[in-house]
Amino acid sequence: MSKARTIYDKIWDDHLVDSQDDGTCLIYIDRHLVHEVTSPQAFEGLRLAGRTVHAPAKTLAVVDHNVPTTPDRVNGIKNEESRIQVAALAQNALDFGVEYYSEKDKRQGIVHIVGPEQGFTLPGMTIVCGDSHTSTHGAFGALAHGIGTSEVEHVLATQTLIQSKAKNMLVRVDGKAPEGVTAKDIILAIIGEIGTAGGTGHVIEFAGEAIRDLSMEGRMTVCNMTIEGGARAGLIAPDEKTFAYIKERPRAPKGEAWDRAVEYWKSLTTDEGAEYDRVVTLDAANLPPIVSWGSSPEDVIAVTGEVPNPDDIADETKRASKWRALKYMGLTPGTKITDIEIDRVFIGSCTNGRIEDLRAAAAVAKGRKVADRVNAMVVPGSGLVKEQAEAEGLDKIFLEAGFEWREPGCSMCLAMNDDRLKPEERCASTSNRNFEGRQGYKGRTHLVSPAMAAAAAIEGRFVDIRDWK
Ligand SMILES: CC(C)[C@H](C(=O)O)[C@@H](O)C(=O)O
Ligand code: SF4
Repeated sequence: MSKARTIYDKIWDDHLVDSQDDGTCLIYIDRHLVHEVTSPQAFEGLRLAGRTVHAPAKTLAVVDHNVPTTPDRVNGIKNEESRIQVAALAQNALDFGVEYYSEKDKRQGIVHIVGPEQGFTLPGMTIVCGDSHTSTHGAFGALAHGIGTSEVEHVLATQTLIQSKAKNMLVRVDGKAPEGVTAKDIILAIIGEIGTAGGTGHVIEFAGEAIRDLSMEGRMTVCNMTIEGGARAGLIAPDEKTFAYIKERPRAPKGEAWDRAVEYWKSLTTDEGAEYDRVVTLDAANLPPIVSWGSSPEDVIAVTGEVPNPDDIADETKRASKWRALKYMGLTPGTKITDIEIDRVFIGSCTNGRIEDLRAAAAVAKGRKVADRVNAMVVPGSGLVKEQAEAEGLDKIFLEAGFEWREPGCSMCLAMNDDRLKPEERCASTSNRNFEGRQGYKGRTHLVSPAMAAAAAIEGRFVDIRDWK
């Protein structure tokens, strides 16, 4: 009998083109997503070598990081650097015959939101993008990872990637998440538990009742942040929810091809008895809403907690680094999280910029007002998310409450455009990274769920969404 395999093993085996004795392997890549930041040199490399894109139909390009989020962007991008980068992708896509969504196309958005939306992302596929949060697509039971620019060129030219096989790790979240505890809280809790290096060298499979219970949007949130836990990729076995999400998407298989695809996708589960190199379990029932307090996604605490005291850390290097984080964040140990006042709120990003996230934030914002001290913005993850939200009247709810309602893009997740924090401004953000300067020079980021961010906008400080109003 053949060895019991994990879902990662299965997808890997199905894509293996060549394997060397030293572990160097060549795998076939089914889908390649391209954005403006990590692709210019890759296309230039092809041009210089006189090469073409091997499989243009398996490649999709979209602008997201640099595009302004104000409506006047359709009249031209003012910032020169951004304009050049966006124009370069448009030209490269045209020259190499790759489909491209510009800032004027309503299908445009953050690359990791666009792929699933279009049915470009499908279970069992290998998916790459020159972007670390490619792990998002693992929510569909795809093997999806971020690659560097030289690898982008390699994939464009050959539709293959040199890789070594990672180890298998299982993160099982048992039980039911309480009301107010979301996918974002689950993944922040996991990273808090394993640390930012916890998944190094592994592909994480997320399983357990709390993961099964999540919508596809929630599963994407979880897989999105796998990379912050150091893992190569994260994935979740596809199920009926996955198939329902994909069905009728523009690029999803149709008719008989659909039936055959679903048949195959159903085989993408971990076999009984398959072994993992590492297993971590969490109980969802015990999880609170979570707020990050430091400058790493592992610096997390329950909203009911206090800013921790780094002096309690035994390891000297770690202690020093957490003191530095607190200094950067302008916080003192023992401060109650709910006493921390905020200046800005950012609802968006590939972590939490999907329709369900906007619904959750709007449910909190409805009939309320953003606190005077706060400037809050909502940036839909894609033009289609924006359109859906507007059809549901969510834009009106946000605008009436005093939130800004923007055009889709990465926006203040990484501050490559005008959306950025001023020095020492404090932000409740639904994004995934809180590194120093991530949202603007000297800006202070607290990672939270969409509902928690919206509630913080109303109150001007963090509140426990579970017992709020
Ligand atoms: C710009 C890009 C290369 C980068 C990434 O790889 O993740 C960005 O998307 C980010 O979130 O920091
Ligand atoms: S939204 Fe943020 S994390 Fe996602 S791709 Fe854009 S910059 Fe990276």
